[in-house]
Amino acid sequence: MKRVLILGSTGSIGTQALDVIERSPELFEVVGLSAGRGHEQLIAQAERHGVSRIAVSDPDAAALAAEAWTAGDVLRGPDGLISLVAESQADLVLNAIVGSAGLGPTIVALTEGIDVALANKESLVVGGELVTALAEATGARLIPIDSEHTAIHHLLTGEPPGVVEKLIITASGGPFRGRKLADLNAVTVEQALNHPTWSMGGKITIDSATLMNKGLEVMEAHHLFGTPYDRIDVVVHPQSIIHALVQLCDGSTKAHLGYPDMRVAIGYALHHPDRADLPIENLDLVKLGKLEFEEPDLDAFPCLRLAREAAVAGGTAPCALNAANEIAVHAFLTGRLTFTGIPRVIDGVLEQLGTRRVHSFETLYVTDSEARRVAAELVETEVHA
Ligand SMILES: NC(=O)C1=CN([C@@H]2O[C@H](COP(=O)(O)OP(=O)(O)OC[C@H]3O[C@@H](n4cnc5c(N)ncnc54)[C@H](OP(=O)(O)O)[C@@H]3O)[C@@H](O)[C@H]2O)C=CC1
Ligand SMILES: CC(=O)[C@@H](O)[C@H](O)COP(=O)(O)O
Ligand SMILES: [Mn+2]
Repeated sequence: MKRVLILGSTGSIGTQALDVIERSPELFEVVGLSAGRGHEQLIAQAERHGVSRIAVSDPDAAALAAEAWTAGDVLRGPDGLISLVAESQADLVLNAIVGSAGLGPTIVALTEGIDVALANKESLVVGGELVTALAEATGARLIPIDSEHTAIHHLLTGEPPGVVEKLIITASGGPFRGRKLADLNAVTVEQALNHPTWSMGGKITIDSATLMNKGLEVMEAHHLFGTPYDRIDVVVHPQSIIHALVQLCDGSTKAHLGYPDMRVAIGYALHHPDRADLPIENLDLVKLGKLEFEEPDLDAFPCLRLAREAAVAGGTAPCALNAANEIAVHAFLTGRLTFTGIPRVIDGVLEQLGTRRVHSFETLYVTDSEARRVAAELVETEVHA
């Protein structure tokens, strides 16, 4: 039995992970679950999966959970989440928390030598060098749960080192593909949340609409596969059938295909190195007919350019970019910032903070809070402009 701890179990990836696990009860034991605020759903999950330890990060929600649920332990706040990981004795931590709040749990799991199935791409964007060095030092594995990175993981398995010429990550282009920057100012939250091919949580859906998601994924690929930035391309592919391609030194190109369903990536990470048996439709190429590809439009979607610039600048710049993005996306989702205000806020934060060397995780926590403060000020400026 694999002992699995699921962080962010109430979200889009977390609930699908529980669905995948439930299909193979003989293979998995769920040893803990966590949520940000959704304590009622979390308690229902704990009861269904026979879990006796849960963590709730929001202190008020945690207090409500402790009152409502006496059948097990409720660990409270961000420190409770850390204890849940550190004391879990899990074989695998599946991190499906959204945002840089996921970095701490990733660090603790790797420090304990526990393998991490990583949906929380922000862990690698913010702390890529330190996180991968930690995994190397303790021997814990990082198994991606992101459709493109799962695809690359598949494609590179069995390939010797040094043979990759290019990684190519596909992007759906989001709901505003084909529009110009001037047409994007007045788009609504509802329109931005209407992703053409995937059903996901709110934050990543907005990142897909701005193309920031691809910027974060370029960094994620760089850290996971050790590929330099000038060898990672992004191609818009509106059908989301090809998730990624790798080009090798002998002229061959390998692609990974499948209908857009995250249970494939989740099943791969949970069952690795074995295979999950999932009720997912086989691809029908004739029914699909044709697949399309185009260049990303970096004028209409400057977030991808900003992310690449921060990636190449290195140091604290990706951490600042990520924090600014989280603040700006939250402001957009709550109706306080326009869609085109998102890249302006991020650009302003990067201008003000520049980049510094990362000495330790502490540097990242300081940068994260500085960038959040500056981003919040810039959102206010946008609101009053
Ligand atoms: N959804 C998808 O298909 C994909 C997602 N990813 C990545 O996976 C991660 C999760 O995405 P997704 O499932 O869509 O997100 P959701 O918003 O659906 O779920 C996020 C989860 O994190 C919890 N959470 C939120 N804030 C905090 C916090 N501050 N501290 C602790 N827990 C918190 C939420 O709890 P609650 O809601 O109870 O507050 C919820 O359980 C993201 O990094 C995303 O980029 C990657 C590829 C695809
Ligand atoms: C499902 C998944 O992996 C997402 O990260 C997906 O890539 C989002 O779609 P976009 O290609 O529009 O960013
Ligand atoms: Mn992805």
